[in-house]
Amino acid sequence: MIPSDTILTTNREVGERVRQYLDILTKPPGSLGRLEQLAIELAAMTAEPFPRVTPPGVMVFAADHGIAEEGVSAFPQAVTAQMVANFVAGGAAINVFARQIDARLEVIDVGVASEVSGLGVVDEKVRRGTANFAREDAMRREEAEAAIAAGRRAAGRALEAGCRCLIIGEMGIANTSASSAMVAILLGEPVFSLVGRGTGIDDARLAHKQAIIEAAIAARAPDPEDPLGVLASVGGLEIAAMAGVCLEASMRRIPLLVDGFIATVAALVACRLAPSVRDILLFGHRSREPGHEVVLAALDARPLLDLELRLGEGTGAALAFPLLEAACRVLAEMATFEGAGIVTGRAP
Ligand SMILES: O=C(O)c1ccc[n+]([C@@H]2O[C@H](COP(=O)([O-])O)[C@@H](O)[C@H]2O)c1
Ligand SMILES: Cc1cc2nc[nH]c2cc1C
Repeated sequence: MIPSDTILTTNREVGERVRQYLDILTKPPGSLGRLEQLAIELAAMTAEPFPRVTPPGVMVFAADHGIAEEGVSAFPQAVTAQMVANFVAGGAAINVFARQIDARLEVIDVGVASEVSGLGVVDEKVRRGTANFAREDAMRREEAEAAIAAGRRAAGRALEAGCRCLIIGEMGIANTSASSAMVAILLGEPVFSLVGRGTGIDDARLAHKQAIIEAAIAARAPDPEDPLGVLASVGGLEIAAMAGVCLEASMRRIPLLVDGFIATVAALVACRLAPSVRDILLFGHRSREPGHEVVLAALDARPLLDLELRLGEGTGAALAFPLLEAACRVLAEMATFEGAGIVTGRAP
């Protein structure tokens, strides 16, 4: 077995070779800006001087949240299951963007409160929604572990189907409340700086949401140094599953494109469980949800797009995917100065 530090050294060397190669391609050095950094990162992640990210595999994890009964979302819990049906029918925004990038799309039920079985949904239901974390722990530790394992299996299926880049997304009414609570605990940030309007709540509901989350954190008080405990106490099943995808992608050294606020919280949990996960993560976009900025900063992450999205489902990551493909194609397809017969000497 090759020790992991050897693998990392090799990967850094590949990244360095790609950095030098980019400078002999027919463009002023550095002129493709962040796309060049992206090419270097993809090469280092995969240990491939000519990395490939197609086809991508989009995974949308769906689950419900007991905290929804506190009136913290603009939409009722039933919408989670209804949107799962929409994903399967192909009518949601993520279906449109997944088709646009020729992605393999899988919809996984890890904890929807009602029955959503039927053609097209992968049944990995751990339980029917979490408990209301304002009153009790959202789930047991073993349930959080089971959801992580479901995420790992989903990543495995995508990779066995030939996917070379993974995209994580989610659907779960009230999951911005669970995510905000997790960030407040894991990063020690005040709730008011994290809580946002989610699906679109008004000022009164926003104040109510903040008060509910603050009281719940005081009541649950999980250990901030115990990421699995935080997940079980105030988290969500889809968040756990997305953390599982991050862990599996890291083990297999596959680039993973993270979506918005909720997906980034899952990435944070995975990085707390295994810090080397950070090496394979790329961030698709900056969400409108205020907590996203805080988590991105904690992960030292600079997202690729800022389109003021706040949808979830993996949409922001799917929209950013063509930039990864462009970075790979620059390496594979651009001519070198020598090959194109271009004289590179500087003007006198
Ligand atoms: O990805 C994001 O940054 C994001 C920001 C706000 C809302 N969402 C989506 O909206 C739902 C959660 O919002 P809420 O108000 O029900 O907590 C859930 O299904 C998410 O996919 C997603
Ligand atoms: C309609 C709808 C679609 C969504 N997609 C992700 N979260 C969502 C929340 C709602 C309410």
